[in-house]
Amino acid sequence: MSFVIRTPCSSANIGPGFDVIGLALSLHLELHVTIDPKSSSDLPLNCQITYEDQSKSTESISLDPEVNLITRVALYVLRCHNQRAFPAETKVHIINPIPLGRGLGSSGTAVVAGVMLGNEVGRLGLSKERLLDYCLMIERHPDNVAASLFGGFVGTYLNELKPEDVARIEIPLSEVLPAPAGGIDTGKFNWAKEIKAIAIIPDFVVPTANARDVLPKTYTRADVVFNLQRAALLPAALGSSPPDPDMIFLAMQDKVHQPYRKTLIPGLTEILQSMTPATQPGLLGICLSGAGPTILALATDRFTEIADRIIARFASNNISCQWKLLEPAQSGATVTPN
Ligand SMILES: Nc1ncnc2c1ncn2[C@@H]1O[C@H](COP(=O)(O)OP(=O)(O)O)[C@@H](O)[C@H]1O
Ligand SMILES: N[C@@H](CCOP(=O)(O)O)C(=O)O
Repeated sequence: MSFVIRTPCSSANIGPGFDVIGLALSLHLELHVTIDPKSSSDLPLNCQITYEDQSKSTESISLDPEVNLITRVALYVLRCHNQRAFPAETKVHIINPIPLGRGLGSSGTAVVAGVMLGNEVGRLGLSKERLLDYCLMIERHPDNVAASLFGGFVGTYLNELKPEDVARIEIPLSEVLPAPAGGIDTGKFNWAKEIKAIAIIPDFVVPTANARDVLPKTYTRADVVFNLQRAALLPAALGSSPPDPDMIFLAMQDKVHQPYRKTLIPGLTEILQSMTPATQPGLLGICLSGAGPTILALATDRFTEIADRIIARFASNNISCQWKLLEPAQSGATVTPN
């Protein structure tokens, strides 16, 4: 048996939609999986991992199936269904073009690929809605994993769990969560075909955990209302064709996470304020991608010009960047026979 799992990366929040709104983007993690029980060797947990880095990341990824995030998640799903290891002679070749720790959802994408892998090799037949529950047991915020799993531009929610249920991560999910833990709203939001996403990716890592630690525990009513007003506008603004640049720019403003993350990302405030649709033709809006440090600029044209302006701002802080022109990935995670 041989198959490929393909999972798009994500940009979460898109400004005001902190932990709620996610967008799947056209940069895909691939797992090329073969299971050949006829060949025999002594693999740990029956699994051999190989890793091909296409992301220019410097961090090394563990090839131990108990440690590697993707196979660890797959094992978690399998063990929740009384399967202790992979089927004999499972080989997983990982091809990863998603930069690690940059705010393009590399870990959420790996978690989604891991639950898909567990579901396939264990022949579990779980629905994507149920797979999202497994993702949430690990990732704990739904915006990036829901985008990678379902694809497109999504609004997500998390049901309130009792603290004792949240703590029972080793217990089979069917016991912890008889009902789904979260989901996406009634469907995907529309995305206007003219809008492309420019990802400007600085050459340094901000672990998502660190970027969450700098956020306050409480907010003023004014800041919450500010974000709610814009988050309510955002789906309509980004779904309307032709796009209205002023409406999109306004709808992408945030007071809940970006102002606090400037301590981790030199020049962030200046970059977010450095241009508007009035001063940069083609630009629609600009935000931090996920927990950063990547900047996501939405635009209809003049992509190179927009990227160059943001790269120059980072350069003034001695930070170099790569950039990519991406599009929404509508399909989400897929499995195809190889
Ligand atoms: N393809 C992958 N295989 C294994 N581990 C991965 C993979 N992608 C990401 N990770 C793990 O996730 C970490 C990055 O997660 P995180 O800090 O949440 O940043 P990001 O914004 O990229 O999701 C990496 O340092 C690595 O440990
Ligand atoms: N809503 C989360 C999203 C984190 O996404 P990632 O792509 O950086 O892992 C947050 O903003 O913390």
